[in-house]
Formats: sequence, structure tokens, C-alpha cells
Amino acid sequence: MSSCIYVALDTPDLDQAMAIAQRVSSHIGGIKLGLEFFSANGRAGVRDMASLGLPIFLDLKLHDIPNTVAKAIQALRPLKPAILTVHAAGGRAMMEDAKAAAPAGTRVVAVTVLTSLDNRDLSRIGVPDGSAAQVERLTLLARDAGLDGVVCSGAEVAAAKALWPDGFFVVPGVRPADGSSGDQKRVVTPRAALDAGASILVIGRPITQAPDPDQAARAIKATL
Ligand SMILES: O=C(O)c1cc(=O)[nH]c(=O)n1[C@@H]1O[C@H](COP(=O)(O)O)[C@@H](O)[C@H]1O
Repeated sequence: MSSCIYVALDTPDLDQAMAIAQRVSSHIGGIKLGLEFFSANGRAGVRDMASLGLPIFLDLKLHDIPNTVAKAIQALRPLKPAILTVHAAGGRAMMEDAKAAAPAGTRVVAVTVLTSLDNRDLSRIGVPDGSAAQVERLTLLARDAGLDGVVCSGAEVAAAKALWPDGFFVVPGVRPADGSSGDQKRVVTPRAALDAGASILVIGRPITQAPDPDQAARAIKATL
């Protein structure tokens, strides 16, 4: 069975990204490339990583007016990523146009509430009723806009899935029981996220910063 782990290769260094991906390839289901990698290596770098033969999750978290997001996605079309992210807070029309601009085989998923935010942070940006309510609101908006799924923390995924049983649920901010949270504030273990309904788990530093990434990925997979 293919792994539900997507390793987040958050580095500007193409050689390093390639080396880690090769070391962990037998334990993962795909590769997530985000702003750090893309800003340094662009589309050519994504193509290089795709040569490994694993699905590519291109996590650019697009958030702008509908026309700009649609045109950006059109520019990314030749890469045919398996998964692409936009911010649900960009609104319904932006999400509709993002989906329409994406290749047919690309899952477009909406980031609801970043896992680095807690309820105190949310109240400061005008969301007084907390992450659970906001994730539910934005999950319904993404569903109604015709997207394929959402990104949320493992603490909200069960409620989101209850609202959208056939949605695709991406869960980052996962940490092994003894892992350090770093800048993540809404954290669960990989096993708990999967039990709550995650379709895939995004895991970066617990694997990439481990002394032995291969062993770290193997150990996490063994808990699933
Ligand atoms: O869209 C994401 O993947 C994402 C959304 C979110 O709410 N939180 C979040 O951490 N991520 C990404 O997931 C990865 C988590 O990395 P680690 O905290 O190192 O495991 C990073 O690449 C983040 O960009």
C-alpha cells in the first residue's frame, strides 16, 4: 500500500532536497514543495524533483484576486502537480477560478487556518470564534466552490470530514509523540491525524532535520 506521508522538502537547496527525497522514498507517498523551494528553484526545480517519479504536491498557498490566481495556475499547468494549494480566505470566486484553471488531474485544496495559529492569534486577525469554527466555515466554502479538499490541523479534520465526507483532507502540523513543535501550535501525532480522517499527512522537520531521515520516516510510518 502506498504511504500517506508527503515529506515537506522546505529547503532552497535542490541537491539537498533531492538527496533527502531519495533517502526516504520507500516510506513516502509523495513530495511537498513549498514557497522556500519554489522561490529558489522555480518550475525547473519542480521538474527535477518530479523525475524521481513520486507525486508532487506544489504548496504555493495562492491568495490574491481571482484573475491573478487563475493566471498563476495557468502558468503552473505544464507541471501537472498532483496537489496544489490556495488560501480559502481568498474567497469563493477565487477558489472557483483556481479550480477552473488547474489541470484536470490536479487536486486543488484550500488552506483553512494555518497550523501555526492558535485562537489568540486568530482573535488578533478578526476571527473571534476560534479555529474549529473557522475551519468548518472555510471547509464548506471550499466544498461549495468545487475544490477537492482542504488543509487543516488534525484537531479539526474529523469535524471537517463530517461536513464533507468525500473531501480530500491534508493534515500538516503533525509531530511524533516526543517531537518538538517548533512554530506549529495546533499539533497532533501522525496516528491521531490519520485516525481522525486525514487523507494525507504532511511531515517536514521531524523527517528532514532528523539525524537519519530514512530511519525517522520509517519510524513514523510504523506508527500508522
Ligand atoms: O499547506 C501546508 O502544507 C501547510 C499548512 C498549514 O496550515 N501548516 C503547515 O505547516 N503547512 C506546511 O506543512 C509543512 C510542515 O512542516 P513541518 O512543521 O516541518 O512538519 C510546511 O511545509 C508548511 O508549509
